[in-house]
Amino acid sequence: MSVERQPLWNDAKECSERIANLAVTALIDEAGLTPKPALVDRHSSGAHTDLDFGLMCRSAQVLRGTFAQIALAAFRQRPSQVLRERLAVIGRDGEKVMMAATGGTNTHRGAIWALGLLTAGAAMSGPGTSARQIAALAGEIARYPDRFSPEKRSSKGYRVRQYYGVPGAIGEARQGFPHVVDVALPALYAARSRGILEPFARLDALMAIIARLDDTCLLHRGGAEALMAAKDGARAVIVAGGTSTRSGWNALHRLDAELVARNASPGGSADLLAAALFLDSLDPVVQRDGTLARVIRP
Ligand SMILES: CC(C)(COP(=O)(O)OP(=O)(O)OC[C@H]1O[C@@H](n2cnc3c(N)ncnc32)[C@H](O)[C@@H]1O)[C@@H](O)C(=O)NCCC(=O)NCCS
Ligand SMILES: Nc1ncnc2c1ncn2[C@@H]1O[C@H](COP(=O)(O)OP(=O)(O)OP(=O)(O)O)[C@@H](O)[C@H]1O
Repeated sequence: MSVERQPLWNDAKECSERIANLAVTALIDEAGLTPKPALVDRHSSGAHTDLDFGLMCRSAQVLRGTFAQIALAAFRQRPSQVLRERLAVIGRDGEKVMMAATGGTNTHRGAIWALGLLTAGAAMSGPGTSARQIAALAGEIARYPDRFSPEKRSSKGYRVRQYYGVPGAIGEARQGFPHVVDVALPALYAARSRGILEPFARLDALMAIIARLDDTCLLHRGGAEALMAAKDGARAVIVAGGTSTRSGWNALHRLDAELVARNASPGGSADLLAAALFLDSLDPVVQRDGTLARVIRP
């Protein structure tokens, strides 16, 4: 791990390339994190018959251009209605690119949304901007109305939001990604500060998200019972001491079995873990002399 004091990028092109690489890396790191409950990982497709790790990686790679375009459009801009609409066009094109690359399977719709907005927030920011500030900028963009959105009433997320009255992916973004900045990142940092190895720290961050998020993927596939089973199961892992302990590890496997049996999967939580990993890879640290620098993790 090295610390650098210079800005991470000097111009729009460098910014867009660097941010897009970090976004793709975050997606691949999330998909590769193993074992995750009912989600696609290196060893299993979880509750997803139409997905596997190779497909998730190919999907992440083809989205590099989407994230680069978003970063380029947002570079040193301020949130505005015009920017919101430009990003919506790029984001929707990204969904088409994803669908073309996967033969019509939804690998990353929620992730394009969350990471797309955070990519934009990062490209707007100067060096030393915190994860929370970047997420707040992303939230500000998301709060502008998407005036040219095609009719979304048919989306699973829309139906679930209406039926259960939960904020879903759109609400999470508009609130400035609270499950990323107030839940996932603190859990990740707390685990690291206890000396927990990185994969377990990331799994602990995922457990923290699942324990609290009203994930519309879980609600859509398994209803309120599946959401409650996921939250209870993730809490059991945390109470047992986290995924790095033997009893936490066993509780994680019980959660996986429980969700797979219900054919339900916490896809939104996985998206928010990827979002946290992305922000973590950009996160500034306060130096002993009080200046801000950025940590680049290998
Ligand atoms: C906002 C999106 C995800 C649509 O959301 P909608 O709730 O209608 O549902 P849909 O079922 O299509 O997808 C929701 C996905 O979000 C994720 N998710 C589920 N619950 C949550 C949650 N609580 N928080 C965050 N993400 C969640 C899951 O991966 C899920 O699959 C998106 O498709 C969209 O409208 N994009 C428009 C393009 C755009 O404006 N892009 C901006 C820049 S990228
Ligand atoms: N590792 C992962 N495994 C599975 N899903 C993930 C993973 N990472 C992120 N996701 C998110 O989960 C969503 C896919 O979930 P799901 O398959 O339930 O959605 P769907 O295709 O809308 O629904 P269904 O499969 O029930 O028709 C994607 O939008 C994606 O962003």
